[in-house]
Amino acid sequence: MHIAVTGNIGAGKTTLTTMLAKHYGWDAQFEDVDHNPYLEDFYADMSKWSFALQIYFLGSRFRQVKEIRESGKNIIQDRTIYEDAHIFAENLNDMKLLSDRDFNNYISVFGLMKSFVSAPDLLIYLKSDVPNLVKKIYKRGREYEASISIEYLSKLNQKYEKWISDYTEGKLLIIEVDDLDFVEKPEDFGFILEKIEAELNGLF
Ligand SMILES: Nc1ncnc2c1ncn2[C@@H]1O[C@H](COP(=O)(O)OP(=O)(O)O)[C@@H](O)[C@H]1O
Ligand SMILES: Nc1ncnc2c1ncn2[C@H]1C[C@H](O)[C@@H](COP(=O)(O)O)O1
Repeated sequence: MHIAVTGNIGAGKTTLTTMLAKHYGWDAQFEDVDHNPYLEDFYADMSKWSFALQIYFLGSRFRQVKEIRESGKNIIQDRTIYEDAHIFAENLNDMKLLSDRDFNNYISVFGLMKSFVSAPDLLIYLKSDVPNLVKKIYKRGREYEASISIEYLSKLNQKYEKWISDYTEGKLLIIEVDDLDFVEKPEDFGFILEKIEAELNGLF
């Protein structure tokens, strides 16, 4: 079984991934954030570091795809490789922070990798509006994320909405998280578990 949690920056992916892995006793795969050699520089100068960061995330995410294929274990994954290309890289190109030449080069490598990627059995999209994302990013308190603009988050949210509305690769569960506090309220976490189990009925 492979479940992936998807959503904008601050939506609650890492928190929910951790809680689900603990609840079901599954392995969790997290994004390479704390030891990422480019992320802090990227937020200080997006145009300069966008290509290096995209290549880094692509490599790191592909390593995870390989592990999922080879491990045979039940895995819950915090963000997918699709988001790097269809959300982040595309948005940086739209914002002219990643040149057409670098974007085309990136997409050609991504295209080769994509043939090795299997969609998750279930994709869980955590949908959140921009003011709530801002609050949660602030609550998390990573210093280098203080420069993230409302414009950047809004554009990413638009990309997420479009990508999710076109997503046909597998089962999809959309959870509107703004009125849920699955961290503090066990009933809200229970609500999410019920939804997941209804989607996976027969696969458990
Ligand atoms: N539903 C929620 N209710 C309350 N706080 C939340 C919720 N989801 C996430 N948080 C808090 O918001 C912050 C960002 O969450 P995180 O899981 O790191 O987001 P992501 O991995 O999507 O960027 C964390 O401090 C987390 O505790
Ligand atoms: N592909 C990416 N391009 C740019 N930035 C990215 C990419 N993938 C993740 N990120 C950033 C966004 C956040 O600052 C951190 C961690 O992501 P989060 O959504 O908070 O788990 O990495």
